[in-house]
Amino acid sequence: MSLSNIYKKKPLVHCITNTVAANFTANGLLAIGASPIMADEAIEAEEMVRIADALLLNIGTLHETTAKTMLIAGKAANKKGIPVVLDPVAVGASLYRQQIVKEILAQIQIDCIRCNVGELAVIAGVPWESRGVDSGEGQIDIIETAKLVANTYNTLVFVTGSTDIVTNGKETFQIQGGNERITQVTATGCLLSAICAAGLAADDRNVATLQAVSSSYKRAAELAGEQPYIGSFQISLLNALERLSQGEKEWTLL
Ligand SMILES: Nc1ncnc2c1ncn2[C@@H]1O[C@H](COP(=O)(O)OP(=O)(O)OP(=O)(O)O)[C@@H](O)[C@H]1O
Ligand SMILES: Cc1ncsc1CCO
Repeated sequence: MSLSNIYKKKPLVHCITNTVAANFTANGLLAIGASPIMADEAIEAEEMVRIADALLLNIGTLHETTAKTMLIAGKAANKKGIPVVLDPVAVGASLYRQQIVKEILAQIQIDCIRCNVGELAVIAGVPWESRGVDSGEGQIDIIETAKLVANTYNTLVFVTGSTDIVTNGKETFQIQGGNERITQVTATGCLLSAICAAGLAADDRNVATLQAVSSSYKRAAELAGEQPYIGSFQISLLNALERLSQGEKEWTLL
């Protein structure tokens, strides 16, 4: 699996995502050759799933209405058999988010939970000092906790950080590299979750696909380079994703 597989297959990703990430996610999916559709209205959810190759559920700016749409779309996606990715953004920030994530995990078979370590801790029910959309503070054995969550919900788990961890509960891979600058640009994790959905639609629905997505995204962050300002880093990241997807091997300064 590589980003060029997504570029060839052009999966349509139905994104129910947050208002911060929507535009960047749409551009990022286009950069890798996937097709985005942002749609969070319950009335049209089943029709959207009917045309989609993958579904993304991202709770970053959760509303009662989007929560309802997520449950309808998630069930329709399970019925159709397309991959569903959950990004539990800031799940530790409110009891409401925790309740909705619980409902999603109880009612929908999720193929991949893509989260940071703080979100992982909350889903696993282990103590953690949450800090909004950032990871926050705490000490957990990330690999064991990710495996526990994977086995509990029969899902793949992808935990991001300076080292990414992907697991199916049995096999686990650690992916290093990237560029710390990426953490200063908002919604880069949200875009990554959408790319996971595209990857799982374009290729095998397994941990090796997530390992490839992780290393490609970290490589794109490296190739985006040391930009002086975050605006240029964000654009460079999109450019790097497009060039990687097209299988470019030679790099000039972006
Ligand atoms: N310290 C770091 N050094 C290098 N890369 C990092 C570091 N922390 C995270 N990353 C990378 O940043 C990308 C996004 O992961 P991150 O953990 O920031 O997601 P997130 O918290 O869900 O992001 P967001 O909420 O902004 O969408 C991943 O590719 C991850 O590998
Ligand atoms: C800043 C922010 N707030 C809610 S979602 C989001 C995007 C990064 O997760």
